[in-house]
Order: sequence, then structure tokens, then C-alpha cells
Amino acid sequence: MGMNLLEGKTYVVMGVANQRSIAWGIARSLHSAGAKLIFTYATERMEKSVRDLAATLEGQESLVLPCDVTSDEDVASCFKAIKEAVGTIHGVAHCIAFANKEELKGEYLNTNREGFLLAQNISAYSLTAVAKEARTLMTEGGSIVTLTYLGGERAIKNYNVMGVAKASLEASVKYLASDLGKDGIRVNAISAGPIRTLSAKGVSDFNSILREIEERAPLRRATTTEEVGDTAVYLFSHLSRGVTGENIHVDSGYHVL
Ligand SMILES: CCCCCCc1ccc(Oc2ccc(Oc3cccc(O)n3)cc2)c(O)c1
Repeated sequence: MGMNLLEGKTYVVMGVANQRSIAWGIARSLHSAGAKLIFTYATERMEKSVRDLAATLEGQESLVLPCDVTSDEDVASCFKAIKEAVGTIHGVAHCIAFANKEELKGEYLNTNREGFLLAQNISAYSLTAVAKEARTLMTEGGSIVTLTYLGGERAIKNYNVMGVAKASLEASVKYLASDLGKDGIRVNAISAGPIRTLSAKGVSDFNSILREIEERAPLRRATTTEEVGDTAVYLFSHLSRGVTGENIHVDSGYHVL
């Protein structure tokens, strides 16, 4: 990406699981644009792969912290540690979602109350929980970017309970943008086309959707984490200073069909 668009700025990237993660694509683009990065991971299982990946970024001595977004105390202590380490941050990439695999197939009607609330808790409310804590560290203004999918706007087979959570996330983006604009903090979403990540393995028949994109999307190809990463650089940079509450589709144009 280069262009040093983010030179001297610090960002928190939440949700790197492995090198196929969209969050990792975002981290690489931010790093190329000159940003300083801090990583958070959800489970101990992820710690090693996040540390190993972060170490591959030339000239980055990244802080890597645990952050369980289902715990308000954990989110608060995570951002307290970040504040003590760097003082000010310029943005957060929120790349966190989860739903029970059993509810990502068949009829949406099969969703139970517990599964519904779990998906909402991790995939939607977590953005608000993070924004509350991150706000106090963005003393020079900032930008928050989250990830969504077309299934939050349309009923896409198998996406089910995650689609309802993404609809909630996308509405949260607008309300957070409304609240935080006066603090110079922008809030936007990137609606990424299907990418073969660890998370995608939880969605039934993912392959048939990927094939449909490659055959029918205007650009006739699947989305890459690099493309999403570069759009994140735009949303974190001065170039998007007039953009907030927006949802940018990086999906080879599929959503227009
Ligand atoms: C039928 C739609 C096919 C395209 C799905 C694109 C997509 C792929 C991955 C996405 O992110 C998640 C994240 C967690 C998630 O829940 C999971 C993931 C793995 C295991 C598990 O038990 N739950 C499901 C999808 C996502 O929100 C959207």
C-alpha cells in the first residue's frame, strides 16, 4: 500500500486468528501505510499465531493483548493497558464475530434464544463495548472500522442468525457514528465478499456461494483480504475524513445484482 498514509498513527486490530484472517489483511495494509499496530486476541489458542504473525511485520514491536469482548471488565482492562502503553490511538479495526455453527445452516427458524443472544453479544454489541473504551484513547479524533457481510442486508441461505447479528452491527455503526462524530471519531463498516477464512468454515455450503461470486459478480472473482485491507487504510486515513456511518462493499460488486 505504501503512500505512508498512516505514518505516525497507532491502531488496534482486534480479531486476527491466522494468516488468512481478514484482520491480518487489514494489519498488513495498515503496516504498509506506516501505522503502528496493537493486536488483541480472544482465546489463548490464538495468542501464539497472532504473536508469530505480528513478528513478521518489519519494524513493528507490536503489543499483543488478550481481549474477551463478552466481558466488559476485560474490554476495559485491555484498553487501560493500551492507554498505559501508548496513550493515544487513532482507530480500531473490529474484526470479531461468532455464532453457533449449528445455527449457520438450515432454517433460520431453528435459532434458539441462547444462540441468538450469543451471536448478538459477540458479533454486534462488542462494537459498542469497544467504542466506549476506545473513545477515551482517541484524543486526536479517530476512526473505527468493523466487518460485515451482505447477509446482514438480505436473507442469504444458511447465514441465518449471523445475518440478524450483522443487521444489528450495521445499525450500531450508524448510531455510533451519530454519537461520536462530535468527538471527531468516524465509524464505518466494510462489507466484504466471501473469503475462505477460519470463520467461513462455520457457514454451511460456503463453497457454493464463493463459486456463485466467481461466476456472476461484476468483477468475476472472489474478494481478497488485501482488497479489504486497502479499503481499511482509506477509512482510517485523511482521505475518508468526510465519511462516517457508511458501509463500503468490497465484494467484486456482487451486492448490485
Ligand atoms: C451463506 C453465506 C456464505 C458467505 C459467508 C461469508 C462470511 C464468512 C465468515 C464470516 O464470519 C463468521 C464469523 C464467525 C462465525 O461463526 C463461527 C465460525 C466458525 C465456527 C463456529 O462455530 N462459528 C461465522 C462466520 C462472515 O460473517 C461471513
